[in-house]
Amino acid sequence: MTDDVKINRGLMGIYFDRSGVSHIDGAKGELSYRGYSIHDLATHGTFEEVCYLLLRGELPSADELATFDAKLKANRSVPDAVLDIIAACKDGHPMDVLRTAVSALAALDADSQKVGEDAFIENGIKLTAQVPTLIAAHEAIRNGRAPVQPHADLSHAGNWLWMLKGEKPSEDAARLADVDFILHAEHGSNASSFAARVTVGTEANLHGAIVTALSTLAGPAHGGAAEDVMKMVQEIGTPDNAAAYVKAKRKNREPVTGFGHRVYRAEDPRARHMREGVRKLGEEMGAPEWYEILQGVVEAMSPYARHGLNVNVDFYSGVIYQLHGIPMDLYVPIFAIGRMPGWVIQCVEQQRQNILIRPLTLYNGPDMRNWVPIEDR
Ligand SMILES: CC(=O)SCCNC(=O)CCNC(=O)[C@H](O)C(C)(C)COP(=O)(O)OP(=O)(O)OC[C@H]1O[C@@H](n2cnc3c(N)ncnc32)[C@H](O)[C@@H]1OP(=O)(O)O
Ligand SMILES: O=C([O-])CC(=O)C(=O)O
Repeated sequence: MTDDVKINRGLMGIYFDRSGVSHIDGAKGELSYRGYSIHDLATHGTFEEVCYLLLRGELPSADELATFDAKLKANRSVPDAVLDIIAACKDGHPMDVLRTAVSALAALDADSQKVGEDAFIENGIKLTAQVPTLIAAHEAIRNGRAPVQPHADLSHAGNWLWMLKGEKPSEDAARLADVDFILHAEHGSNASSFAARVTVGTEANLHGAIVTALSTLAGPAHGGAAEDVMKMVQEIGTPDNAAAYVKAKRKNREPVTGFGHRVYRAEDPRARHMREGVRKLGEEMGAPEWYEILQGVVEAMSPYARHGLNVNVDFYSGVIYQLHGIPMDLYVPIFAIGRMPGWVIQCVEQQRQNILIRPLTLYNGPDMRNWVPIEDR
């Protein structure tokens, strides 16, 4: 009856709104936040500066940065009641535990019910500060240790590693985590940010939208890919096996994880920085084979690059975490630490000119029919 209706499954290539936050040129493989190239931000910026840029629209002055940083630091702790909830579900996947903990924070913080731009920014800064604390607390609790208290002298990235490991990170390790967070901070209308905007479209609060975003990020087609890449690297085992692995995957028409992207047809520009991180860290730690396996996969996938199939941001990040001795199931939560400011500002943009996001599905079920009493079915 409606054969002429065009259906856009997956909303591919559909613009649903305008955004002034980040720009992706998929054909050229370029990404910028608020007009600044991701390469400049990853080379010269800090995560705190990038957060400010995303949330406020401009890079901060030294005073503005100091005030912003102090606010992040002041909000790092979480209520004991949330730690009790984390303890009660400590054996769950860290992403499920994180989502539950953010939900609990909403229920325990009356301010979470506030909506509007100022409330979203305030609650967004608070949650950005608290998310690393929740993840590190879970990691401590599930290993029978007391959570490490946040360290007021350390940066967002440095404090995250401090809470995770219980020791001060080296400058290099803290900087690598900082760059990782910058690269993951924002990416337009990706699935998790879009899902968060759908939640805000109903005039729900920010904590609820972040819970939605966390649920959506967790899947292997989105943030979960880094964990799968590490599993793939372990399965491949040695660089010599990479080509045979890719051949078998392609033969079975199965995706090679860490490759492909809805928007990029050229290489994901974020991958460059992660690739360099893996190479350098692998050499420093006497474990260059991880990098060689990854490059073996890239080489075997190179015939498909001309069809737009290239590595994405998740391809290299897992190995960096592995080299730092971070458990695999923490890779997606680490992505969430970086993505917090992106989710927050997408929610702010959505509520500024709010509109319910409610597309249509074209009905293709049975024609109208009569009710049949249960004894006649
Ligand atoms: C942070 C992030 O979210 S980045 C993405 C992380 N996810 C991954 O790395 C998982 C692996 N990649 C994928 O599953 C996909 O590339 C996605 C989900 C990221 C994007 O999917 P879509 O935009 O829907 O692309 P789609 O799945 O239609 O693929 C288009 C073509 O490329 C192929 N393709 C896409 N990704 C891959 C891959 N990783 N390996 C092999 N082939 C692939 C598809 O088979 C399809 O080929 P066909 O036209 O011959 O059928
Ligand atoms: O944009 C996307 O579809 C996925 C992605 O790379 C991200 O969220 O960083």
